[in-house]
Amino acid sequence: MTLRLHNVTKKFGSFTAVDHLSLEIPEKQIFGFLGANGAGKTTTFRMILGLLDQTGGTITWNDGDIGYDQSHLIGYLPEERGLYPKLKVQDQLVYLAKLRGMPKSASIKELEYWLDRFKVPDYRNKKVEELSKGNQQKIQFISAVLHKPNLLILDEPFSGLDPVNVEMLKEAVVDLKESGTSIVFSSHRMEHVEELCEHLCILHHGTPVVHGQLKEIKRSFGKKNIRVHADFDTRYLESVSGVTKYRPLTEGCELQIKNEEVSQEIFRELSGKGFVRTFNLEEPTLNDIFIEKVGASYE
Ligand SMILES: Nc1ncnc2c1ncn2[C@@H]1O[C@H](COP(=O)(O)OP(=O)(O)OP(=O)(O)O)[C@@H](O)[C@H]1O
Repeated sequence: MTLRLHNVTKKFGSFTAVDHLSLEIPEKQIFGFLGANGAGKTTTFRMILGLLDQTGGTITWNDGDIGYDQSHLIGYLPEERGLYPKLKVQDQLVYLAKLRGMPKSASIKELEYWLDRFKVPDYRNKKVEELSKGNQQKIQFISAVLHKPNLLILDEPFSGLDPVNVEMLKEAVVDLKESGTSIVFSSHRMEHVEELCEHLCILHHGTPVVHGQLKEIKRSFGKKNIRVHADFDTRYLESVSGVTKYRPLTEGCELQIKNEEVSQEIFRELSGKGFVRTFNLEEPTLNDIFIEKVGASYE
């Protein structure tokens, strides 16, 4: 069930929010959707879900149309959380699952599983407004997955959660993938994307500037990082040809180099100068790639 976007464009008046976006989102994987504020991520999600019509281009799922009619196969965690504050958790989640074709007894069983898993079994009969923001988010996540969708779209699923809940949600996302769910999520946190996604896309002004397999993206980026832990001042490395960035550390430094060959020169420069505790040649981080392609950092 591959999700395909072909030349998808969305205009709001004369403003182009998404510009000829072509993407292939492989099934049963976790796909990361990155981009600065306003890059077009939520707009793209809304078009996939059929909540917005695209101005041009096609969106297909398993070579057929996708949208409102498939809502029983799709789960969506919207960026602006949308539960009814006055309703009890069980009442509204069971109702929403029913709208997506799930019988009441099955959805109650599933809800119990998720509330236990998220360590909030006693929230079943609480009104949403009685819960903290982070816990409301867990309930909203449950609402997106309760009906066991094949495709799960998560808009900023980890924002506003404490580290324990982030871990809990990440584990749930990985387990869902392993049980065959295709997942697309947007995030401003590069480390979450690096950890979870095999494929990703970085959007910039509605256009993909990076798209593909994470491993391949890193490999083809060329630039690499070196981390040196040494007992002497390493600042002189800043002026070695091929060093594109230098960052001092408490004992040593971090360098960005133009390509892997430069590492040999750095190694030569270090030898004989003193005691080098560690010398690590590392892949670029997603943050390095994002900064280069989009010209800004989240952090
Ligand atoms: N209904 C609308 N009418 C007019 N402009 C809109 C509308 N919805 C979105 N936009 C504009 O489209 C652009 C893309 O917005 P979108 O919400 O898709 O970005 P995003 O990547 O999800 O951003 P964020 O990371 O801040 O959530 C923005 O410039 C936004 O102002």
